[in-house]
Amino acid sequence: MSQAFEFPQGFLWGSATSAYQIEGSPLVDGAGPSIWHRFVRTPGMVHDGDTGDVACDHYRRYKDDVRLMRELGLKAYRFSVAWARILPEGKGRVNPGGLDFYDRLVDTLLENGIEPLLTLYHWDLPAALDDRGGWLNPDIAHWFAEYASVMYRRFDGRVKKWATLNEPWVVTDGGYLHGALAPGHRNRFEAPIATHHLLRAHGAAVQAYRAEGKHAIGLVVNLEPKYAASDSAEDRAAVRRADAYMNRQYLDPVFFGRYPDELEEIFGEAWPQWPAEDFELIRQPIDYVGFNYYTRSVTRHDEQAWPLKAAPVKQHATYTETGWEVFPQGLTDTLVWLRDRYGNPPVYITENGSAFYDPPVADGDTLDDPLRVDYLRKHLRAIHAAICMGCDVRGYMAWSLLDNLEWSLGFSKRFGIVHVDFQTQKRTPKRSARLYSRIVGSNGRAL
Ligand SMILES: OC[C@@H]1[C@@H](O)[C@H](O)[C@@H](O)c2nc(CNc3ccccc3)cn21
Repeated sequence: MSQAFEFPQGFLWGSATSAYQIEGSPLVDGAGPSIWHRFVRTPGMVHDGDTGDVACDHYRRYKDDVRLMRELGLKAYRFSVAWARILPEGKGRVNPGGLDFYDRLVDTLLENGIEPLLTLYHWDLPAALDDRGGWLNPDIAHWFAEYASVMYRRFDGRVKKWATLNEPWVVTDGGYLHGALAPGHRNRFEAPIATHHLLRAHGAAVQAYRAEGKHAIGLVVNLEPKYAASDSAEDRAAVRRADAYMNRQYLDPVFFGRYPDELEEIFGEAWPQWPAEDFELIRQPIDYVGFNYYTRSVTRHDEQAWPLKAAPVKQHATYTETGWEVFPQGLTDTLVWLRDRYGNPPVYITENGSAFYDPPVADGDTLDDPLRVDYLRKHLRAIHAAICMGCDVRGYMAWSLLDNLEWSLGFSKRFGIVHVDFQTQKRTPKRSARLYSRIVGSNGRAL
């Protein structure tokens, strides 16, 4: 093993999942339905009519899955809580059965020496709140803070790293602008409203944490660096719009208390003006940035591309099954960008991974996934390069521990370092899991 890629002492190595994608049992023990429980039943919205009714059956198999993490030597586990298990109507009545499940999960993680990183919201809004307007209703900031406070009181201390939202950009772009994700709206006037209410809810939950919690809380964002397809003024302007829309739309309000100017240019009449006090709520200081990295975009001007007037340009490169270019340099570049734009905040890579076709499980105990092995190795080396450039990266959560429900793509795309046979629920570590285990055990020296 070489010292070349040794990570800082205490670097936190783990894996990540989300509730709706792995748990199954969506309505047991008093849980209420989420918008995804509804969305998967909308004909044509999810590949093959796949649902999260069973998924990885993690709700029942969580002890085995924690044992698997321990056998791989993982130090941390990022998971999300299904809001509707805790508050079946989204607000008001607390469901003891929901709290008890996450008690069992957190305690089992701690008993196995694995640190829990808890995400309060990973897209599965209680359906009862969607019936009241969901992220379009300004009251959702209070509803979210109420839910967060229930969780802080029960888990803070055992949970020392909290995240409010997973990827508000995807919630808005997928759920309210393009309609590919729950709740499936397609409305350019709704998107900026959902964005603003997500940010207010984030701020309200951080404010509640400062009153009740004693550890760390952050926001998880997906960041995708944009590179101009040419040096033309048009393409460079398209990059500025795309970068503002995906990368600065959420972090600028949190760090600077204002939206990027390009957003009004993009949304025009659909861009509201918001009161100054909202930004005081949104810009509550956070303890870290959760950064989900998958790919980059080479971007050109495209007059027809609504609403950004920007479009990606395909590269001569390796692409994953989800159509994302494999570009590890983009991870280094974005970490340096975070360092320089936002004052080098502590960063956890809260998701990074790849979906490639996995050959059928071979006999024996390991499935070969050479493309995912290559992706993992190159992206960890990219993080190491950023750390050597002074970026304050504190940990890495591989997406994902298990093959799981890839939202509208159903079970057709496999991101797991552990293969799941969805007929038998058998787990089989892939070669990427074996490599990751060696990397974790050597703090990077096995890279
Ligand atoms: O697609 C893989 C994962 C997904 O399973 C996670 O639940 C979610 O947090 C997640 N976010 C991204 C990156 N962002 C993104 C960009 C465009 C469309 C959908 C997601 C990838 N992933």
